[in-house]
Amino acid sequence: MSEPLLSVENLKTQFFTEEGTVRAVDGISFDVHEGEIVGLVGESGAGKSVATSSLLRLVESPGEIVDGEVTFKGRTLIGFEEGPEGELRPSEEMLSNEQMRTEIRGREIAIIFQDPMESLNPVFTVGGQLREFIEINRELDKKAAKQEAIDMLREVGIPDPVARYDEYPHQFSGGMRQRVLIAMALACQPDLIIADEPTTALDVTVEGQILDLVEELQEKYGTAFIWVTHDMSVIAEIADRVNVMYLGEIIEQADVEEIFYETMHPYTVALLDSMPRPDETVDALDPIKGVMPEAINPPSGCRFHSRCPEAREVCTEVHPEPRDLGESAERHNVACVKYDAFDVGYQESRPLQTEATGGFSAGFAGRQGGEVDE
Ligand SMILES: Nc1ncnc2c1ncn2[C@@H]1O[C@H](COP(=O)(O)OP(=O)(O)OP(=O)(O)O)[C@@H](O)[C@H]1O
Ligand code: NI
Repeated sequence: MSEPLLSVENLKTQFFTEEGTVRAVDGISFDVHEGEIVGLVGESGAGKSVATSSLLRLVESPGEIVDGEVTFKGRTLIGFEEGPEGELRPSEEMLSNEQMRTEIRGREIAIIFQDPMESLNPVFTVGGQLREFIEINRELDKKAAKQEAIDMLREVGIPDPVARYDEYPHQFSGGMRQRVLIAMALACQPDLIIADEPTTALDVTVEGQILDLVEELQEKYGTAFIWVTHDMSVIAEIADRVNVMYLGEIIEQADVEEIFYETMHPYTVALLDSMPRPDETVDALDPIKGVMPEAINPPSGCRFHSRCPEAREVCTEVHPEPRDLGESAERHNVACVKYDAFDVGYQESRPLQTEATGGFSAGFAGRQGGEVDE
């Protein structure tokens, strides 16, 4: 395969709080190839937003990117090297803050957030904001930028864009505002758009329309996307490759068909079981047992062990690094010691009583009624 557009290696971001160090993103690695839609999925608190804002170096104090390498089109967005005392310090190749602001963000990599009102100024017209953004970033004169803004509004499916150009953000519905943000993201023809749960607040029909639009635009412009969501059905609809995150780590990574048809990690299985499917009634839904532990003191061994229906004692001891266990040519990385390749004695290890097996809190009806298979 060709060189990836974006490559992320061992990225770590931590928050230094009074309660302790929050290991929000704890050594994640993944690639994004040109024109590909890469999903980042996981429950609330998994570290998805911190991961995406780290890519653009938008982490705010007390957060800090502490390790890792991120390259984009051959340029180093994040890089570390060893200093004289063996400490890690930003590498010389790393782009300056100024370069990130003027050359990367918005122009090469655009970001779309969940709440359009955070990105749109309520006191200016939608068209005016889009026009100004285009004027600044594409060095077009006012008239050409206005025409381009109207074309972009039409492109993202806003009816009667000439009239709506002069309206204010509050005059747009949630779905229409999200379309405006997509227009803004596309305005500089970036190679990559990062979308952090942009459709979560919308109702399902509108969400579906936005996802259709994104697919259309992706085909037309060849823009790559990183799509953040907690919703596996969104992943099914638009992603080409998928990264499943749990407590700061990517625990499974594969092509979208593999994730759904050759699911390997018990957490991914649980995520899929908790997702409504057209061929099942709502009664068949099986929410993931327990809550995700804190990222301050993550559980030893596999971080999912406390909620895993298949956990054994060895899972509390060995912390698995993801390995390619797939049958196909494409990588299928999994971090779970139940697979023989890890060879840490899972089969001989004693099954654990966990929240998922009903072994924790009294009166908690676990899916398997307290029984562990075998
Ligand atoms: N400013 C902060 N200070 C301390 N901890 C933080 C801060 N921002 C995020 N975190 C912690 O980092 C971890 C990851 O948070 P993040 O927002 O990335 O999760 P997420 O996967 O995006 O969740 P959601 O689906 O709810 O958006 C969480 O444990 C969160 O509490
Ligand atoms: Ni988030």
